Amino acid sequence: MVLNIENLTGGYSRTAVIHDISFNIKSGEIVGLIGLNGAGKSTTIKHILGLLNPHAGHIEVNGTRIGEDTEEYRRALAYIPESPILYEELTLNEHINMTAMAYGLDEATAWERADKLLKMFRLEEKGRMFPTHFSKGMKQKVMLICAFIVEPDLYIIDEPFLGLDPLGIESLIELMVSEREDGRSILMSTHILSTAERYCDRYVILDDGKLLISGTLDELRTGMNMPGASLDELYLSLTGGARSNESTHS
Ligand SMILES: Nc1ncnc2c1ncn2[C@@H]1O[C@H](COP(=O)(O)OP(=O)(O)OP(=O)(O)O)[C@@H](O)[C@H]1O
Repeated sequence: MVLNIENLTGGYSRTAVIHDISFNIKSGEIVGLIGLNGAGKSTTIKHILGLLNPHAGHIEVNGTRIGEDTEEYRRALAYIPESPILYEELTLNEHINMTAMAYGLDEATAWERADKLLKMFRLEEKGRMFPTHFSKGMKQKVMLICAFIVEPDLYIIDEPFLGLDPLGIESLIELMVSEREDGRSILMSTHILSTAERYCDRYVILDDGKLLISGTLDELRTGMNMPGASLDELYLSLTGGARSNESTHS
C-alpha cells in the first residue's frame, strides 16, 4: 500500500475539520479526491504532507508513519499545489537543480528527465529565466516539471488541470498515465469530474469533512443503485442527499 489513512480526524486547531477518514492507495492507481468547496480535500492533503498533526488516527506512506522516519516518508511523495510556490531568486534551471538536490537525485538523471519534461511543456527555451515572472499556467508547469523529475512513489496533485492550456492538460494526462503504468500512484483533488471519470481508478468523496463513499465508478454505481450513472450524476446525487439531510436536521 503506497498510502494508508486510518480513522484520520484533524484540522487547524482543536476543532476538527475532518472526521474519521479512512482510505488507501495501492501502487499504480490514480485516485480522485472529490468534494465541494470546504469539504476538506486540502486539509486531508495537508495531513498527508505532514503539515498538520492528526487529532486521531494515522497516515502511512509505504508503511512508514511520518514520526518514524520523516525523511523517508517525505522522499516517497511529491506535492504539486494549486497555487505555484516558486523562489524569486532562482531561474527555472536552478529550480530543477534545487529539486534534484533536495531529493538526492544525481544531476545526469535529473536532467535527462527534465529535458524531456521541458520539451513536453514547451519551456525548453526558458531555462535561464525566472519563473516568478512566468504566466500562471507556465508557473504551474514549473511545479509539474519539478515534481515529475523526482519520480516519487506517490504524487499529490491539487487541482491539476486548473490554469493549464489544452496542450498542457494533454501532456499532464499523458504523464500521469505513464507514471501509473510504471507503478507510481497519484492522489489528485479535482472539481473537473468528467476528466476524473476518464482517468481515475477510484474515488474518495468527501463532504463536510467526512468520507461519504469511496470506490471504483462501478462500486459507486452499485452502492448507490444508479447503474450507468456518470461520476457527475453520482456526485450530485450524493451531495444533494447530504445537503437535504443537513437541512432536515437544522
Ligand atoms: N488555514 C485554515 N485555518 C482554519 N480553518 C481552515 C483553514 N483552511 C481551511 N479551513 C477550513 O477547513 C474546512 C475544509 O477546508 P479545505 O480547504 O480542506 O476544503 P477543500 O475541500 O480543499 O475546498 P476547496 O474545493 O474550496 O479547495 C473549511 O471549513 C475551511 O474553512
